[in-house]
Amino acid sequence: MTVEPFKNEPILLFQDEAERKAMQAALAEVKAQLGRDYPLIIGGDKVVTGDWLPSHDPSDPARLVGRAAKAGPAEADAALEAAWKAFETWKRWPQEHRSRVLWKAAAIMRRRKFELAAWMVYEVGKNWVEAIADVAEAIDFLDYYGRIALNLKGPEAVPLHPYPGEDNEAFYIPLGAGVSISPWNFPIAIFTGMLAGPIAVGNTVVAKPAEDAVVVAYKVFEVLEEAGLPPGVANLLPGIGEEVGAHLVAHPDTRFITFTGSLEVGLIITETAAKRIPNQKWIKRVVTELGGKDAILVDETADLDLAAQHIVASAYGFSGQKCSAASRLIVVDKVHDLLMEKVTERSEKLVVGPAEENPDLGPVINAEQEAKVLKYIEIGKNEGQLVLGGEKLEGPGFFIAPTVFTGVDPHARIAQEEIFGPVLSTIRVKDFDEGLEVANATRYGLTGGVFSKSRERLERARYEFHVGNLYFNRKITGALVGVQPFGGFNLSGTDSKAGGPDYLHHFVQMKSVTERF
Ligand SMILES: NC(=O)c1ccc[n+]([C@@H]2O[C@H](COP(=O)([O-])OP(=O)(O)OC[C@H]3O[C@@H](n4cnc5c(N)ncnc54)[C@H](O)[C@@H]3O)[C@@H](O)[C@H]2O)c1
Ligand SMILES: N[C@@H](CCC=O)C(=O)O
Repeated sequence: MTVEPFKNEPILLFQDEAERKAMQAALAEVKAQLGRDYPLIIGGDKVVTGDWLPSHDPSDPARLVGRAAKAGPAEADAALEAAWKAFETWKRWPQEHRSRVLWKAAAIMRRRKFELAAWMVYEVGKNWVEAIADVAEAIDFLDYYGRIALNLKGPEAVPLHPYPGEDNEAFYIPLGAGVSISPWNFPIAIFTGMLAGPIAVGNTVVAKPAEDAVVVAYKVFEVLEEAGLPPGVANLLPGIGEEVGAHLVAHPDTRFITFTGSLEVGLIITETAAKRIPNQKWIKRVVTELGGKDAILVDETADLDLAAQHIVASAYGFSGQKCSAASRLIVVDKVHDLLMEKVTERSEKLVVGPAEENPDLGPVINAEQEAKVLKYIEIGKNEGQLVLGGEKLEGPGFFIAPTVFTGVDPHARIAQEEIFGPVLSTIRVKDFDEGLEVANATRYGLTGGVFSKSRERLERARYEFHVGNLYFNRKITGALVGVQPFGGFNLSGTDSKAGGPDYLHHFVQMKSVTERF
């Protein structure tokens, strides 16, 4: 088998007329399909329950994107049973055959790239660039995990020291049937990656998508089905997190859980999964990728124009609804005022509006999130100076103006709690040393950035800025599969490093076999 080296799917910026036309056509095609119903998928069967989860467009909440059948405990039990049944055969597939299914799925996604992006524009309010980048990342996960799974194949993947008189070998085997619980903010990329990883190495999965992204999840399953993934290897189970999600986590038949979402839910899952239930034969493997309170530190040597451009991209891309988003800006006193002028000047030019019009910022995801962000803005008014935004904008959608606070204390709530919206809290520090201390003074540790021309400071930050993904002199969002393995320290999760060379190790166990001759 000839396997070409992995290459990232190109990111489109829609500067080209042909790309813009393709996206407009895809939006029109998808718009004509809004409002349909989608079943659960259990063991390859399409199942409806009589109960529905509606999904609305956050740019225009009156618009129904679609309804997904809502799963309950009975469907969760059936899905786990189907996953274990499929495991018996899927685990025996040669690795090359499993990888080919992933590559085929990548090829299908590539062909459906604009259409899949258009679904995200309507379902979660991504602008075109963010939406197409999300599909590109999903394609990368499929292509990349299919390739690195080959490195875990057979005893040759585990070099051992020879021992006289004995034949020793060790090899990786899959864990079994597990559960993948995903967030809405990267509804194709993260959803696909969390399925593709475990499946690549022979496990089977029950996927519980986020309530706000159920239609897009179904679209991913269409791709997997067309790619020839056998029934039951992946099962689709939309439902309420606290109900069906919690049921799956606590289930004795769940072998592993891969979760991406908030810190609060991640901790509940970790705790629940740690309790052994009667008849449970294993210690559940739990992988969590959680929130962040990510900081960019700018010192007096930095290129301030470059810094301002990347701060704005990091803080407001997808309206700040990324775990990697810059939500704290830490600036050395000497350049604070000048930098803030540049940041606010750029931020106030950003266009906020319906995602289908490809604005700089679309809406936040739902009414609850809008209320949460506005609540934090009110808190911020007592914790710092509001220098830009701070309000809900006109329109039916959940639109919030890019917001900047200055003069924020490092321990203030808006400097410590994840807001997940277009809100930037600026902290003034006397020098780089204090800045580094402030940067690390959070319970999270996901992404971080430094803008500086000092080699000595960058090298210090390389080891002392305690985050899983650190960036120098560029934005702190947009990690690329195979290039920047992604995952955080501290309460940002188990540092699983999605899109990294070790990721698949979370979903295998090693068996050692010795024969004495
Ligand atoms: N570290 C990362 O890689 C990463 C990536 C994306 C998002 N995130 C984080 O995700 C959060 C935003 O996503 P969200 O709002 O969908 O998060 P969330 O925690 O509210 O929900 C995530 C998923 O968990 C489910 N869920 C909720 N309660 C549950 C329970 N008790 N048991 C089992 N499942 C349950 C939800 O239905 C959803 O599918 C932010 O905190 C963001 O930082 C982290
Ligand atoms: N991996 C994405 C963030 C995912 C979390 O929301 C990035 O690097 O920006």
